[in-house]
Amino acid sequence: MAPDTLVSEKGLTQLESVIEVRGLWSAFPIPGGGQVVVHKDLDLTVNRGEVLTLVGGSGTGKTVLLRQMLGLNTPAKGTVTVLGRPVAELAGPGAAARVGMLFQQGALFSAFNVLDNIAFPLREAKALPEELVREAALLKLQMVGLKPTDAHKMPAELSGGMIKRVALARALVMDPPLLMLDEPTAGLDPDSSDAFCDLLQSLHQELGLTVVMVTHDLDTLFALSTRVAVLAEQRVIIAASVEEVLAFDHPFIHHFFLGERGLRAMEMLRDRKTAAPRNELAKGQ
Ligand SMILES: Nc1ncnc2c1ncn2[C@@H]1O[C@H](COP(=O)(O)OP(=O)(O)OP(=O)(O)O)[C@@H](O)[C@H]1O
Repeated sequence: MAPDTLVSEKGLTQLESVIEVRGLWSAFPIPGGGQVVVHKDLDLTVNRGEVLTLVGGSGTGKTVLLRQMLGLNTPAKGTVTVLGRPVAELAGPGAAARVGMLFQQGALFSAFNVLDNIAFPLREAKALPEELVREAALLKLQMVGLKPTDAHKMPAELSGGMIKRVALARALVMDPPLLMLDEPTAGLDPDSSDAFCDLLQSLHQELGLTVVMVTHDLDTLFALSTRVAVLAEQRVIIAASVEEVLAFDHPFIHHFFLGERGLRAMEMLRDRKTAAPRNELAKGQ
C-alpha cells in the first residue's frame, strides 16, 4: 500500500497532503570556508488533520526543518510546498492566515498588552475595522481558556502557561488551517504542561487543524501525535505511527524512547490505548 493511503470504513482513501518536502538540502556556510549540511535529500509529507511530531537528536535540524516549512530558510536544493504553493509565497502579507506559529519562548511583544498581542496579525493585515479586530482577539482569548479580565494584562504579569496561551491565541487569530509548534510545553511545570496539551488537543479536534510540532517531551509527544517523524543522518529515517516508530531499529529511537523516561511514557501510551481514544480526528483520517 502506498504510504499516503489508508483503509477507512468506506474503503481506500487518499490522504490530502498539506506540506510536501522533496529532496531538501539545507546548508549553512562555516566561517573560514566550507559548509555544514544539515539536511541531505530529505523527504517529508504532512497530511491534512494530523499532528506530526518531529523528533531527533540535538542539532539534527528539527528547527531548521520547521523554518524551511515556514519559508524562513532557503533550501540549498529541493522543494517545499505548503497548501499547494511554493513555500516562498508564504512569507509576506497574509502569511498568518495560512500558517500559525508558536515559538518556543512564546515571543510576545513586551510593550503590548494581551489583547494587543493577540490582535497584532489582524492589525498588520489591515483587513478588518478596529471594532471587529478587538472582537476577534477577545474571542481567541477566550478560546485558549483566558478570561476577558486578562485582556489588559502586560506580558510581564503572566505565568509561563498564560504566555503560551496568549501566543497560541495570536497564532490562531487569523484562523490558519496549519499550526507549527516549537517545543510547545518547554519550560512549563507538569500541571501547566498537561493543561496546555489538553487545550492543543481540543483545538486540533474542534478546528480541524493540521499541526507540525517539535518536542523533546515524551508526554507531549504521546498525548498529541498522530504520527512521528524521526530526523537522523540528515534526513527523515521514518515517519509513521508511534507504534511503528517504536518498532524501528535505530540507535536514536532506542535511546529516545526506550530509556527510563521513554518506558514511563510508553506505559502512558498503553494506558491510553485501553482507555477511550483521545484523538477522534486521528482515527477518522
Ligand atoms: N542560521 C544558521 N547559521 C549557521 N548554522 C545554523 C543556522 N541555523 C541552524 N544552524 C545549524 O544547523 C544545525 C541544526 O540546527 P537546529 O536548530 O535545527 O537543530 P535542532 O534539531 O532543532 O536542535 P535542538 O534539539 O538542540 O534544538 C545546527 O548544527 C545548527 O548550528
